Amino acid sequence: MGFRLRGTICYRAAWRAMAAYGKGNGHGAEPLPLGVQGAWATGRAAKYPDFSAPSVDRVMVEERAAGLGKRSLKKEAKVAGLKLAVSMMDLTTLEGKDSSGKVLQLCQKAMHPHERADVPSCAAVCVYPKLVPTAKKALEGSGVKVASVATAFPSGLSPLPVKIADVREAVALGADEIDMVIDRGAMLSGEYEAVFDEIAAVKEACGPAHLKVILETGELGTYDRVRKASQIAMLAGADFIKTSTGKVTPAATPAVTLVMLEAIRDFYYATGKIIGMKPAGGIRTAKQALHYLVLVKETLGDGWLTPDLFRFGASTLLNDVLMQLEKERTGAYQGGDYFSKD
Ligand SMILES: O=C[C@H](O)COP(=O)(O)O
Repeated sequence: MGFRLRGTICYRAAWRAMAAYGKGNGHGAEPLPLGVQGAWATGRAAKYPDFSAPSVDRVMVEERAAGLGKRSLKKEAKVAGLKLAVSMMDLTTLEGKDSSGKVLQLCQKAMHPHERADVPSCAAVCVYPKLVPTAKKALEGSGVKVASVATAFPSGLSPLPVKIADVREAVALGADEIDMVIDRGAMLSGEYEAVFDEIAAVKEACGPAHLKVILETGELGTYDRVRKASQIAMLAGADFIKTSTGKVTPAATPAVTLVMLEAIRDFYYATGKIIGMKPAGGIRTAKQALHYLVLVKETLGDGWLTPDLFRFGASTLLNDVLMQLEKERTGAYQGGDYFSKD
C-alpha cells in the first residue's frame, strides 16, 4: 500500500519536476540541461533527473564562509541589515509544551516586534500543526505567514501516508508554508530516488502552500552530501531549502549555508528556477544574522535579499536584533526587561 501510494503519487510528481526542470520559471536565465540528457540516455532517466552534484572543498568553503563574517559594516548598512533580518524571520516555537497562549504571544511579537513603526513585522510564525488555527486567526490580515512543520517533524520517521496526511491537515488548518524533513536514513544509505520521491509527494500534498525542505545537515555528515541533498530537494520541487530542525547539533552554520547557497546559485544558472534559503537552528545573535546576509549577498546577490527568498528560522534571535537596533539608534543598550521574553 505504502509502496503503491509512493509509486503512484511520485511518478506523476517526478514527471512534473522533469518538465519544470526543462522549462525554468521565466525569470530570465537560459536553462541548461545539467546532465539530464545523460540521464535520459541511461534508461533510468524516464523517471528521475540527474542527482549528481559537484564535490565541495571543505577547507575552501569553511575559509570563505568565515572570511565573509569579518566584513565591517557601516552604521547605515548595519541598521538596514538588522531591519531586513527582522522581516526575514520565521519566529519559531517548536516545543512539546507549546500552548495557544504561547503562540498568541509569539504572533503579537511577529506582527509588532517593536513599538517603533520603522521596525518591520516578521515573515512568519512557525508552529506545530495543532497550533496552526491559533496562529492563523491571530495573524489574519497582517501579512505575516503561518508556517508549520509537518512530515513527522523532527525525525521524519513515519510511513509516507502518515506524513502526507500530516501535510494535508496542516494546509487544511491554514498553513501557508510547510517545513518538511527529508528521510536522512535514505539519504545516508544512498537511496536518492526514495528521498526525491518523498519530497515530490509532499510537494504535491502542499497544494498552494510553499514547501521548505529541511535537510538536517547536522546528520548528513559531509558537505558533499549536503550539496547532493540540496540538488535532490530542488529537483523534487522545494520552494526553499532549509538547513536544520533546530533539534540536532550542529544546526545552521555559515559554511553549510554557503554550500546550500552555492547549490541554489548553480541550480538557478542551470534551470532558471529561483529557490529560497532558510538557515535555522542556533542563530541567536544580530552579528550572526548579519553574517548570513553577507553570505547571501556575496553568493546570490541582492535579488535574494528579500523575505520571499531568504528566511531565518529562529526562536530567540529577534530580541538580540531589536537590542542592537536600539543600540544603533540611541547609542546605549536597553535592559533585558525592555523586550518581551520569547
Ligand atoms: O526552524 C527553526 C528552529 O527550530 C529554531 O531553532 P532555535 O530554537 O535554535 O532558534
